[in-house]
Order: sequence, then structure tokens, then C-alpha cells
Amino acid sequence: MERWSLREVEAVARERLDPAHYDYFAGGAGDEVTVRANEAAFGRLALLPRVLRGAGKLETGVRLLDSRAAVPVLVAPTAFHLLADPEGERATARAAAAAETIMIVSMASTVAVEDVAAAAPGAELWFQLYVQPDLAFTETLVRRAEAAGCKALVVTVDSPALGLRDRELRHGFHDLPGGLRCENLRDGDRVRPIVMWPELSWEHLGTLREMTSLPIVLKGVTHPADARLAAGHGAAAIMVSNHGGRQLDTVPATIDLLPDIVAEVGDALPVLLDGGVRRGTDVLKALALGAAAVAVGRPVLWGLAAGGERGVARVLALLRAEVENALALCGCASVDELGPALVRRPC
Ligand SMILES: Cc1cc2nc3c(=O)[nH]c(=O)nc-3n(C[C@H](O)[C@H](O)[C@H](O)COP(=O)(O)O)c2cc1C
Ligand SMILES: CCCCC(=O)C(=O)O
Repeated sequence: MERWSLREVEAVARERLDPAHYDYFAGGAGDEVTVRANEAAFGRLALLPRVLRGAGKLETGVRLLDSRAAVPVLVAPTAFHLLADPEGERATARAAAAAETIMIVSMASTVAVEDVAAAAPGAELWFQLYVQPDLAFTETLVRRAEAAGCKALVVTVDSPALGLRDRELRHGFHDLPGGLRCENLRDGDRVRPIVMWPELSWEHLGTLREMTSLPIVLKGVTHPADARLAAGHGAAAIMVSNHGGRQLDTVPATIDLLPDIVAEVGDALPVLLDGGVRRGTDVLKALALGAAAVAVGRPVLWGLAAGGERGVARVLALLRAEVENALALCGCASVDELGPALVRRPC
């Protein structure tokens, strides 16, 4: 995996993947305005480094809820890793464990959460949940995640319906091929379909909090008023996310949404961010603007498709090296030293 940027890894992945699967991973809703905006917005922000600060040895580690990550770059929850590699989520988890970062296991994983945990002892796993209207079944999922050692529940709240993704529709990509299943949805002899539940509301957050003592992260918050409500309803953290542009198209880029959300709730809870993070400098910009950490979705899938566990390891190592380099060049010894003064919006 001698690839020198995430873009190169994506090019290899694209060659290897079935075009329908590549498009499922790469694509977004509608005209993909938000998909493009997420990356482009990072490019529009400039970094203004400080010099002669005698920064010395670098510290990139962060504490998040009950977990620690050696780098502030988490693996975002993404579905269907067996489409990219025969080891699927097992390979991703091993690479995340080796990189000492947190993997958020998708509820729509193609390897059951217990098997993901068993494949990567020592991995820091969080579990992503789409709350199912059958709350007893939802509770079964929560119990399984707890028993598998997951340390937080990441509840996705941007999906009262699935986004309309033209590329998927064009390929007719609706069902997993050849025996692949969402293994967390097994229920006796059958595999339940995942329901996107439009009736999900703030009330259910209370139900979930009674169900588990795991900290709850709300993923998919974009409005400052919702960030405030999340804090008021006992969320342990929020993740500013537009689902990588796969849900509502034309939502603003997450990095552009971050400052208002941090201003609203940054004192009350950790704010995570995902969407369009492709370089170490992107990570620095997000942390400088108040994110506690970021997560990457597609880059991990590209690593997996390009080179399995080693490919994911390569992606995470590239990002780590870039974060360290950018920190040093900004005159910071630690991610704690990053602040808004480092980021400029050129006219
Ligand atoms: C192929 C794919 C599958 C995804 N599956 C899920 C999922 O199962 N649950 C979820 O909460 N988010 C899911 N997401 C969204 C990611 O968690 C994340 O928000 C997004 O990918 C971040 O943007 P990025 O890909 O630009 O890094 C998925 C994203 C992709 C690309
Ligand atoms: C039913 C699985 C949904 C996965 C998902 O969240 C996505 O494709 O963005």
C-alpha cells in the first residue's frame, strides 16, 4: 500500500470495486451538492501558523467520553464492509485497534458486532444505532453492543427517511448481493430489514437513556437549536454530521456549521464532526474551531477496498502523519493548543 494520499487510495479502490458498489460508497443524495461542499469548505479555510514556539514533542491523543484515541481521527460508522473486502468489518476493526483509535461499528455492518469485537481484541468500539420502532428489538441491539464491549451508543438522528441517492437508484442497488446480510439484524431465522423511523423524537432519547448506562452520542446534528436540545436531553456528545451528503442534499458543509454549534454547546459537551475530512490540515481546522475529534467515512472504505486491513491501516497512518506534520508546522505541541486564531477565511 505505497500510496501517498487518500486520493490515491480512492483511485485504487475505484479500480477494484464493482461500479455499483463504488457508487454506493462514493455517492450522495440529489445533486451531491453537500458531498462536494464538505470537502470544498475545508479547502476554503486557511491555516495561519505561529513560529518560534519551541513546541517540542507532539501529543495527538484525545480522551473522548470513556475512551481514548491516539489520534483525533475516528472511524465513522459505514455499512456493508464485506462489499469492499472478504474480512469486512473485522479488517477495519483490526486496523483501528492497531492505530489506537475508535471504530464506530455501524448497525448495518455485515459482520455481527460480537464478531467484530472478537476479531480485534483491544479495539475501542462504539456502536451506531438506528432506533427501531420495535423498542424491544432496539433494546436487544443495545444489549448486544454492551456485551460486545462497545463504550458508547451513537444514535443517528439525520435519517427519518433514507436520502434519495441517484447513483444507487441508477444501479438498482437495493439489496446486498450473494449471502451478505446485516448481521446485527438477525432475529431467530430471519434478518430484519432496517427501518428508518420517521416518528423518532426527543422523547425516545429518554427511553434510550433508561435502557443503557452507555454514553449517548447524537450523530447528525446540524442546527444549533438541536445541539442545545441534545445537551438538555442528556446526550453525552454530539456529532455534527450531514451523513457525508447522503441524506438531505444542500445542507451546508459540516466545517461551516461547526462554529455556531460550538458557540451554542461547546461548554456543555464534546462536539465531534465528520464529512469531507481528507487531510491532516482538515483535522487541525476542525479541532481549531472547537471539535473534540473528527471521523472519516469514505476514506476508510477506500482503504479497505484497496488493501483490506493494511489499506485501512495505511489511510489511518497517512492521516496521523499529516496531523503530526501540520501540528508541528503550526507551532503546536498538542491538539489542546489549537484554537480559532489558527484559522482564517480568506476573502
Ligand atoms: C457507504 C457509506 C455508508 C454509511 N453508513 C452509515 C451507517 O450505517 N450509519 C451511519 O450513521 N452513517 C453512515 N454513513 C455516514 C458516515 O457515518 C459519515 O457520516 C460520513 O461518511 C462522513 O463523511 P465522509 O465520508 O466524507 O468522511 C455512511 C457513509 C457512507 C459513505
Ligand atoms: C440501511 C443502511 C443505511 C446505511 C447508511 O446510513 C448509508 O448508506 O448512508
